Amino acid sequence: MPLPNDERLVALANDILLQFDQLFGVHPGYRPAHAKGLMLIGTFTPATQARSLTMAPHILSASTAVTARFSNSTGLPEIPDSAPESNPRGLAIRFNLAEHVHTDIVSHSTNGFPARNGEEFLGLLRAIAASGSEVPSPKPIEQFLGSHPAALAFVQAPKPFPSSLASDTYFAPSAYSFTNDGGETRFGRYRIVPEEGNDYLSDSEVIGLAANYHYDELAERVTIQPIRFHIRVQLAKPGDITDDVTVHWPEDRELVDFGTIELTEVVPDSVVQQKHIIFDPIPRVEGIANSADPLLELRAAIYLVSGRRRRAARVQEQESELTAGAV
Ligand code: HEM
Repeated sequence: MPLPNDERLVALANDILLQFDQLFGVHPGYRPAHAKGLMLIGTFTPATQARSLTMAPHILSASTAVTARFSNSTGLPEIPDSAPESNPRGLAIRFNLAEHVHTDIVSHSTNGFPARNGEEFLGLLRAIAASGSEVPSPKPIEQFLGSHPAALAFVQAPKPFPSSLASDTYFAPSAYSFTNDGGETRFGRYRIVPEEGNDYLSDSEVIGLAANYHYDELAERVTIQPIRFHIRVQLAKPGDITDDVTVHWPEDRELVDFGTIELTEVVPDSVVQQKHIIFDPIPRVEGIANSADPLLELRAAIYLVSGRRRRAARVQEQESELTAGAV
């Protein structure tokens, strides 16, 4: 994926990355957001119904290999799974269409997002950074949330701890436009629903969790049976807002079955592979395209800049390993 020519966008992407570095510290080789994670591989099988929605290649193929990365929020690679800041959890899915050809879905476990564009998100991060325990009320973050109702709603939305990362629902709040082979276009939002249903822990169960509970559980679970999620697309009706992640559509909107992912094993060198892979919120395939949501181009730029930084750190790490080996 290319870095956009829009200098203003790239500058904003860099400002946001700096702000993440300030909030969580720099951890070379790790993501500045969703740093802790685990990658699994498996297969995607499209639903027949999905052909009415899109002519995307993974819908036309009988099955497609997938790579999925589960993650905790924050840029802290060692964040304990019981920390409230580890929610919402992330799930990024890559559909491997051919060698070096792929398309991704990037989702998280809260429906929505606190900011509708990058400037607003940067304002939120700056307000958090300026609101240390020594700062008197009203702190910048209190002022920000007081003047941004959508951010307040996101912060206050329940973010329960799943009993397993395989038993939570994940949402991609940006809308995309889906076009079928008859040239019909509809806007929709992905949601990724666990086959076995949602299941959450009580507060007392969370207190006793081991630091790596969710990832150990996932790794153990997948050796016993495949992990299945159903991908659905919530369809917009005419008049629904399709360029603003902070606006929810009514829950009675139709859900179309897109397909099923079946994850069968942890990537053997998951730690290294996570450093290499760069997910892209822009679909870049026939049959699925961006909406006018301003977050999409920005996130694509940030994930790329950040991913290049992570890969460079990995190269340095390898060089140090070689040097140490030669001594
Ligand atoms: C202004 C908006 C946003 C900004 C600035 C932002 C920033 C970031 C950054 C810097 C990363 C690390 C990228 C990397 O190095 O790979 C990241 C990853 C991630 N973000 Fe966002 N994000 C935004 C919106 C969202 C939204 C709306 C979602 C919800 C779906 C989301 C979910 C994720 C997930 C799941 C990851 C981890 C992806 C992976 O496993 O590689 N982000 N985000």
